[in-house]
Amino acid sequence: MEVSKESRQHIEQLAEEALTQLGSIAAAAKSKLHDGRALGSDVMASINTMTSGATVQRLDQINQANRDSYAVLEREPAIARVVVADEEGEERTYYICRTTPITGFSNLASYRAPVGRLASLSVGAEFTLPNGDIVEVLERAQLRPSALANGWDSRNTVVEAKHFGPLTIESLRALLTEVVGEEVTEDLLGQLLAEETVKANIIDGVRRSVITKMGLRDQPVLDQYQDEIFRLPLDKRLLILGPPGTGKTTTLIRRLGQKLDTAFLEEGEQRLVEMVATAQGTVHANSWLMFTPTELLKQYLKEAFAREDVPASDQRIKTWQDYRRELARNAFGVLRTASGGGTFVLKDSLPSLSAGALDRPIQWFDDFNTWQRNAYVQELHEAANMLREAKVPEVQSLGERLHNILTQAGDGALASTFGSLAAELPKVQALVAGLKEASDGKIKAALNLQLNRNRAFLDELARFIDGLQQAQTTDADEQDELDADEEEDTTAPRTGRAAALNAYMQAVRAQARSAASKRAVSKSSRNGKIIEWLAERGLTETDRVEVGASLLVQTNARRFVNPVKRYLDGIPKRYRAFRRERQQAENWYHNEGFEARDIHPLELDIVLLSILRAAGDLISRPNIQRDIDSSAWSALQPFLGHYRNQVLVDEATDFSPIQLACMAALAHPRLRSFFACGDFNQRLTTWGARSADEMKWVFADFDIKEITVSYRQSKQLNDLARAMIRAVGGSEQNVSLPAHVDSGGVAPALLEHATDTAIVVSWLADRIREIERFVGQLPSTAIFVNAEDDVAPVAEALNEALSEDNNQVIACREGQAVGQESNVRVFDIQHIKGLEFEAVFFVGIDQLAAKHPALFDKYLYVGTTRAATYLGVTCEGALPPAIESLRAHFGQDWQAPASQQAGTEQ
Ligand SMILES: Nc1ncnc2c1ncn2[C@@H]1O[C@H](COP(=O)(O)OP(=O)(O)OP(=O)(O)O)[C@@H](O)[C@H]1O
Repeated sequence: MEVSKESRQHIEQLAEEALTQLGSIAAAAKSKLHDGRALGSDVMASINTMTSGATVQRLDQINQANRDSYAVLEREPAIARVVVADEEGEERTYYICRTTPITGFSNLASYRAPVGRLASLSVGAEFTLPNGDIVEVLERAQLRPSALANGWDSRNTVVEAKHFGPLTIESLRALLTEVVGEEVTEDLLGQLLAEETVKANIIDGVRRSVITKMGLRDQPVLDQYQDEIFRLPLDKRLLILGPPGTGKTTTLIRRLGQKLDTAFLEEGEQRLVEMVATAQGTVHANSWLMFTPTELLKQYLKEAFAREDVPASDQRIKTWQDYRRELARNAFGVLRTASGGGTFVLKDSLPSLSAGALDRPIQWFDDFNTWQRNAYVQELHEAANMLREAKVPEVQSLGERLHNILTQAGDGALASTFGSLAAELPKVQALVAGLKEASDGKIKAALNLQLNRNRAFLDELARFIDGLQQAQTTDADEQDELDADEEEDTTAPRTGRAAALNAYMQAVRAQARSAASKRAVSKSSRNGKIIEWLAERGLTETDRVEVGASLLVQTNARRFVNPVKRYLDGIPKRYRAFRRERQQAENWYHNEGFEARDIHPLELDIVLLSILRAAGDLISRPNIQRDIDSSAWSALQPFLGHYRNQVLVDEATDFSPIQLACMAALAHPRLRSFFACGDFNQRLTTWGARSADEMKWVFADFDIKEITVSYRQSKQLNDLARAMIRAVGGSEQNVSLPAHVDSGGVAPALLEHATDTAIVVSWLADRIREIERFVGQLPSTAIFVNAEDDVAPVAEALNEALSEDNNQVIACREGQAVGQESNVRVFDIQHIKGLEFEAVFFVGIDQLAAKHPALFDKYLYVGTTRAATYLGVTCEGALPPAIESLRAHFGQDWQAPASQQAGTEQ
């Protein structure tokens, strides 16, 4: 385009200055990087004796961080140039870089620093500098530095000033060479040609760039709304909502990058982070966890994390499915393991849940959680009462005191009950230890008697136990199991004499308890079998009653030895009891059709949340935190290891409120840093969160922010997406296209009545060729099919059809993306959440309704909004009735003139 002479001169000066600056920064970074001198041993030589290992380690970290940022600056010296004026009219130019700036450039600032926000503000905006000065943005250029053999250039620089722009300058360097060229060119032809290149180099507005590979695009500078969210303090519960392509994930990753860099945390935050680090021995940079709905999204984001200098290992980015299992199996003992322990077996399609549980998960959870707490408190009350009724006065008075503590505490005030019980702990412990010693003595005396009569007694018992059926050894009577739990040594030997001794003690105890409580031991249980085998070789009848009474006191007193642990560890078993009770009323659960030991994943969420919240409620109290090492609270310690300084969730609406609350409960209680993003219209699970109210249940102070500028899609595809929401009755959202961006594209293409795969494939191949012709290269392209089984056949057939053009099609089985090279990929629709492609083909959308009746509209919406510019849709029959009204949006192909294509010059 033509620009005024004045503007032109201005841009040329800008280009000259910017390129010089890029060169100097890069050179400085390079020399720092290669001069090898680092902060460290030499600096500290004089104070050598006082240098602690920690200090050296700290310096090593700083050195590494410095080297990393020099390396970034050498490649990319700056990402923006901003000119501001203060209130006196004094102008100042800032260069903004992605990383930590290098010394010696006073006007170079990190985007992560508060001043970095200047890069996101539009011209005319006011900004208060950290020193309190108020400045106005006069001019802004977004740079994309590129090192050439003969110096620096910046490609597609977007420049905006008060009196012109925004303009896109294809090459700043060309701008300068042209200046020279004009002076020296004498011939007219040369001049004419030069004029034309000048015009072509400057473009009005901002161009959309073509997505050329699979992976989240780099967006070094956010827009001002995204930027504001990205900078919000660490200690926040934030949820970004926004339609597809508004940059929610982009903002999330940028924010994580910034918040992991302690240099850019606020002072108070730095102190907190340091405190948590010393208390727990964690490193802030590693203390984060992000949840994504699919493995594929995780892979898709890997490079974006790398750009933020965040090593995104598999330990940090998880699907809930994997993490849930890990927590439930390895951390909290909810799921059974081969080595014993654990209550349940996880079954993905267990038919346990009724519609009520699926529709009202929050009420379901509340019902269980209240029930289990009451059950626990009830258990304590009963135990205290039993002690009050004991014969021994010492026990009675203890029972009395415990009873008073329990009655004084109001309902729901478990923390204070635990606090008061803590004071009684030593007495309870002493009592239990004394009683146990006496009762064990009695039992061992009886055993010795047997051994004196028959030295092989234990070996015979061991053989008998080995012969017992596995089922009998695991499916013990539930009451036995509960009582035995506390006596059994967790490292109990499993074989040989030691195991036999253990079994003997357990069986004899069970028998004694049964004598005292007049409750029979189940004959089919393991203990029952052993008792039968022992016959008269246990305790005498009188001893049984006496030992039994002592054991009952012990059992009841033990409830108060480590009440916190008992409370937390008992949750899975309480869940089983709760489920059994509710099953009878057909409340939340089906009455039958599944085993008591099996559990559905959504049920497991309920159990986990109950555990995590119970522990979290206690740990978040300052007095408990202070005393966490004392025996009263030590059961909470393992939970500390699961806390993370930051918890993030992408595509939050795919997770149920219960799952989100579990993730929220993993955020360290001192920092409470939680960041999620999502879009209710894109919910691809039947259990996913449906409303802001459900989100507010997760955190009452959840700060919900909306972003509305849709960057991904062309105008045509945006219009289609909005019409689709209207057609399928989704919740309408504010959405706008970015200003000054040429968002014009092409209409989506539709093929109906394509009954034969061959027809579909040849249509796809034609469209793909059209795209390649328009764009000049084949951009990132995806084909979505309805089922895993269709992935390979479609990929193969299309490969064949495209082989002439040497384009390779890759089948991404089970949502695995392989390699970066190929540009056409075939996916099963269920894996495509959160991704973006320049071109998307959606095969057989009319069949989708049959496959996913409950989520048909959501899949359609998420699928079609993955496309930036080209969207092709095929139907075996006709467009499904729900979106029939959208037919007018579609064309048949893209044989339109190239000038209409996005990304090409106007
Ligand atoms: N400020 C911005 N300026 C220009 N492009 C942007 C900006 N923010 C994001 N984008 C681009 O918009 C596209 C979509 O971004 P992103 O995937 O983060 O959106 P999203 O809201 O998470 O989408 P979805 O809801 O579909 O998951 C990306 O190509 C990204 O680079």
